[in-house]
Amino acid sequence: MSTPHRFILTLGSNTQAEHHIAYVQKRLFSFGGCRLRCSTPRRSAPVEFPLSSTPFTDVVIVGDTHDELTLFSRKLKELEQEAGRTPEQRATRPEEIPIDIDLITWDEQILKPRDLSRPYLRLGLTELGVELPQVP
Ligand SMILES: Nc1ncnc2c1ncn2[C@@H]1O[C@H](COP(=O)(O)OP(=O)(O)OP(=O)(O)O)[C@@H](O)[C@H]1O
Ligand SMILES: Nc1nc2c(c(=O)[nH]1)N=C(CO)CN2
Repeated sequence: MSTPHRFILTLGSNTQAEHHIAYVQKRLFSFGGCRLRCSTPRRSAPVEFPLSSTPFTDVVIVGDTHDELTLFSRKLKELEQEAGRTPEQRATRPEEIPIDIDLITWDEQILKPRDLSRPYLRLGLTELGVELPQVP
C-alpha cells in the first residue's frame, strides 16, 4: 500500500461547541484508513473574528490517511455541512460557527499559513508533541 499522508487540522466552534466537536470527532474516527490523535478542547477568545466576541473552543488533530488531498478535503467539507455549517447557516447567521474544520498542513505543505501563529494551534501541537513542518 502507498505511504499515508500526514495532516494537521483544527476543529473550532463558538456555538454548542461540545456537541459539535464531539459529533465531528466521532465521524472523523469512522473515516476508513484514517488514524487520529486529538488535543484536549481549549476555550479562547476569538482571533481575527469581528463578528462576535463569544469564545471559541478548539481541538487540534494530527493524523494520517491513504486518501489523496482532494478527496480528504471534500470529505471534510461534507462533514462540516453535515454538522450544521450549511450555506444557509453561513448566510443567515455568520457570527455563529457551529464547526469550522481547517486543514492546516498536508505532508510538508502548509495549507493555511494564516493560522500558524494562532495560540490554540500552538498549544494543541505542544500537547500532542508535534512540530509544524519546517518552511524552507
Ligand atoms: N475577518 C473576518 N471578517 C468577517 N468574517 C470572517 C472573518 N474571518 C473569518 N470570518 C468568518 O469565519 C468563517 C471561517 O473562516 P475560515 O477562514 O475558516 O473560512 P471558511 O469559510 O471555513 O473557508 P475555508 O474552506 O478556507 O476554511 C468565514 O466563513 C467567515 O464567515
Ligand atoms: N480562538 C479562535 N478564534 C477564531 C477561530 C477559532 O477556531 N478559534 N476561528 C475563526 C474562523 O472560524 C476565527 N477566529
